[in-house]
Amino acid sequence: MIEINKVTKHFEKEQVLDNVQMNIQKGSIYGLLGSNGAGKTTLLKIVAGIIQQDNGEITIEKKAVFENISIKERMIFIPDALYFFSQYTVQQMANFYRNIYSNWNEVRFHQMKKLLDLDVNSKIHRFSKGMQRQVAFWLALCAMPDYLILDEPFDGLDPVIRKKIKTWMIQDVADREMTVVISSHNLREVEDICDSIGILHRGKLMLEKDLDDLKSDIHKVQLAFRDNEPEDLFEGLDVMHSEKRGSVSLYIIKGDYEAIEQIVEDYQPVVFDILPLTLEEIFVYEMEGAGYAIENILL
Ligand SMILES: Nc1ncnc2c1ncn2[C@@H]1O[C@H](COP(=O)(O)OP(=O)(O)OP(=O)(O)O)[C@@H](O)[C@H]1O
Repeated sequence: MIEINKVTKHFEKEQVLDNVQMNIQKGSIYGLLGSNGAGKTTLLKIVAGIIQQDNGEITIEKKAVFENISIKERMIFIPDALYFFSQYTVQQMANFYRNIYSNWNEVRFHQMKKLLDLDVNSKIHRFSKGMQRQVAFWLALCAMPDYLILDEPFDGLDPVIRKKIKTWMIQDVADREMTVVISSHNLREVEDICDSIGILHRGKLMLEKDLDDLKSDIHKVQLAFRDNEPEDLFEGLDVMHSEKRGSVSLYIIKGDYEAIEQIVEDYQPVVFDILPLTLEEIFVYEMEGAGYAIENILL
């Protein structure tokens, strides 16, 4: 388990992380979401032990991460800007990884070589951006990490390779309880593979939840009445957003499905639908609630 306890970080005078508290369960895939500049990369670098927090604690299996070689041997961080030694071929880079990571899996290296179809004797810096990302995943998954930390991981990969890599990754989570933390703006992808999510905004954790619980706790309600809509219909419930589309009213409400149903049915509406929200919609309404204009969000 990765425990992040009241972590703060400043860069000069700017507070980039503010008392962040998160728990990432072993064997889960955790999606770290947030606006641009929210502090996601900074937090991932602290989790990976690359930079150190100013205050608070980050522990993995109850041990501090920074300068902890035994944890780092079992962890791989794939940053958004990849780095390989210049002039190294894939094979040379694999040899380097083999020496560092004691769980290196040579059989898997050869299996993945057949499926990725990249020349191991080519210099990595001559590969395209997407091919370099394939190499990063290839090496990372052969190192058999217990913790895989990914910053915008799938950018630049074509859909076929993307699917293959996700399948391998999910397999490792299922087979040997690898823990994955992914920062991404691609909410559809996060929705597909993550078990829980945390949303950061301006350095603060706004929300952390199991994805299934999150989706069952927030609803889109569409309503129309023959006559005027009753006033203060959802008074007492947590209405995150409401708007009128012609004769139909749309509400985004946090709360119990049954509580919403009970209130509405008494008024016998002519249109009444309760629909689930996509993660993209949940993110937008949560951010709107935090005062972040929807048009600023890059989805
Ligand atoms: N090395 C650094 N020195 C100074 N400021 C930094 C440094 N790294 C990050 N920052 C600042 O910290 C804030 C958070 O940056 P970070 O890269 O963690 O955000 P992010 O959530 O990953 O953003 P994005 O989604 O845009 O990639 C930004 O204001 C950024 O300018």
